[in-house]
Amino acid sequence: MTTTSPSELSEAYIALGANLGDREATLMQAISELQKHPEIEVLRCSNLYETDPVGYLDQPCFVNMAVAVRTSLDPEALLAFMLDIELRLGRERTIRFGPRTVDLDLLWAGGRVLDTPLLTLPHPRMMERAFVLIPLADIVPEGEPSGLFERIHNALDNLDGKEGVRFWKTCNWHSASALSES
Ligand SMILES: Nc1ncnc2c1ncn2[C@@H]1O[C@H](COP(=O)(O)O)[C@@H](O)[C@H]1O
Ligand SMILES: Nc1nc2c(c(=O)[nH]1)N=C(COP(=O)(O)OP(=O)(O)O)CN2
Repeated sequence: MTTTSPSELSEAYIALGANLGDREATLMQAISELQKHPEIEVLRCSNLYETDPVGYLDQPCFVNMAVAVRTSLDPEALLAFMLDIELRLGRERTIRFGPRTVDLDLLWAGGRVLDTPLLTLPHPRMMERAFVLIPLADIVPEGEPSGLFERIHNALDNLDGKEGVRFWKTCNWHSASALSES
């Protein structure tokens, strides 16, 4: 059983990145695919940032962003759906940290801590990545009940690499999805 009762609906945060093909279109498509799931509601989208590659340098710049979702799926089922979206949008796994049409990482799910062969929560590298934290800071409200706001802002205070993350554009997902449905 992959669902929880309605009273256990929780907010989760997902990082998205793309550096092959039409990066913005693919990111908007990924968000639309999330929203199409009957147990996922996309609540907020960050701005889009163009970012220098980290980890494997010989590849194009990424566009990175983050979304907040409300879901009754458990984190494993949410991740499985995210990996399926990646596959449908042409993700191929060749080089570690290498180029991809789209990447979806589950960052945070109500402060839950998990370490299974398939899923680690919080995402183990999120607090050291400016390309994750800067978009995430756009959409995590002060007072977020599991303490994520303070964690992000403490990490950002001491983080290297922020100059490699440049505001690119605002997210037009709502207007883009309204247009594609009309
Ligand atoms: N928190 C996580 N978010 C995404 N993927 C995760 C997480 N914890 C473990 N994984 C596993 O990592 C790979 C996907 O790696 P990417 O290169 O980031 O796509 C997948 O096997 C997940 O089960
Ligand atoms: N600017 C930028 N650089 C990156 C990006 C990214 O989104 N933006 N993703 C990476 C992470 O790759 P991967 O998801 O394969 O690794 P992970 O399992 O550590 O998240 C590696 N480097």
